Amino acid sequence: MNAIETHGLTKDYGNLVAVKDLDLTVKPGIVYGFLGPNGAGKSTTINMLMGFIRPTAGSASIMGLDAKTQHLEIKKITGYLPERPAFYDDLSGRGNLEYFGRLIGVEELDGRIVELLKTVGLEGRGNDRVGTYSHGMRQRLGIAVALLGSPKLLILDEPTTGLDPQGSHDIREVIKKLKSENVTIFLSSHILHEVQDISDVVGIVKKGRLIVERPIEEFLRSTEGNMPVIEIMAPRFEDAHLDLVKKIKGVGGVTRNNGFIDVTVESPALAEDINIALVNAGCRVRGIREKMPTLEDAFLKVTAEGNVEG
Ligand SMILES: Nc1ncnc2c1ncn2[C@@H]1O[C@H](COP(=O)(O)OP(=O)(O)OP(=O)(O)O)[C@@H](O)[C@H]1O
Repeated sequence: MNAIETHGLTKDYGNLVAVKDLDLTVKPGIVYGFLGPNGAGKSTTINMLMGFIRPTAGSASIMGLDAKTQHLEIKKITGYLPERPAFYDDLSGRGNLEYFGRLIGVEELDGRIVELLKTVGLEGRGNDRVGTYSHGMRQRLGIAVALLGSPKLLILDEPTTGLDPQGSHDIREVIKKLKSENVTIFLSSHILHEVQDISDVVGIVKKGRLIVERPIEEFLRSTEGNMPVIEIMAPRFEDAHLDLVKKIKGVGGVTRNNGFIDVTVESPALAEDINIALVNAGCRVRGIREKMPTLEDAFLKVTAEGNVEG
């Protein structure tokens, strides 16, 4: 059973089409990076998944539960961090967790709160009023609230926006840990290097439509256009070495690039053959690896005008 599935999901606001014919498939246990330019329809999609707003057309299911009719059951198994989490500012972090935990009937709540404050790095500040928290601390508390019910699915709407580097890093580590515990993470974010670091699959929406849904490495390679590129670091790389690499079967082209040698290849597995050939020819190879385009490059390429798939 898929963690999230939508079919023809659509939301209109009068003449404005916020989400159009969206078919999403989120397999269980993965981190799914949900991307798109401002106003593309990400929050609207999440609001429909959580049952906060009703679709104009189409359907959405979470762990097999229908988002229109079973949203109470969905809320029990889904942790949700909104873009701007709301708290009771006069209560402490712990007090807020107690309140939200009782609301959803969390068992052994005291122990769970201690554990969660530690998970999100707020253990020293749990007794302070939330009104005194920084933006980053509120985000951390928001994640703790989302995790209260030990969810199977976690939906995070821009969890690290406005966080300092340590804060973003900590949240990424929490996400990685949850993934290792088989929690599915659906992550909407504009911070593409983070998404690249933690996601297995990316879905990209533009003007309400899904234009890409692919495993991230496959997506990055596809936007390179043609062939994978191997990057070699070899300070004394001579023209004779260049000719040698060119002759290897499966090599497309060899170019010097800012002190590195870029080799286009049919398959990244050719890195080993290239390495052996160079070492046998007396060329000292300091490093050799597949050069991956960044998610930012790939994102900008596909979201540029006129690039709608399917
Ligand atoms: N309640 C509403 N009434 C009218 N239009 C709305 C409403 N909510 C969203 N929209 C419009 O729907 C479109 C999609 O908005 P949405 O907030 O889903 O985008 P987003 O991808 O989450 O954007 P961002 O990255 O800026 O958060 C936008 O054009 C927005 O103005």
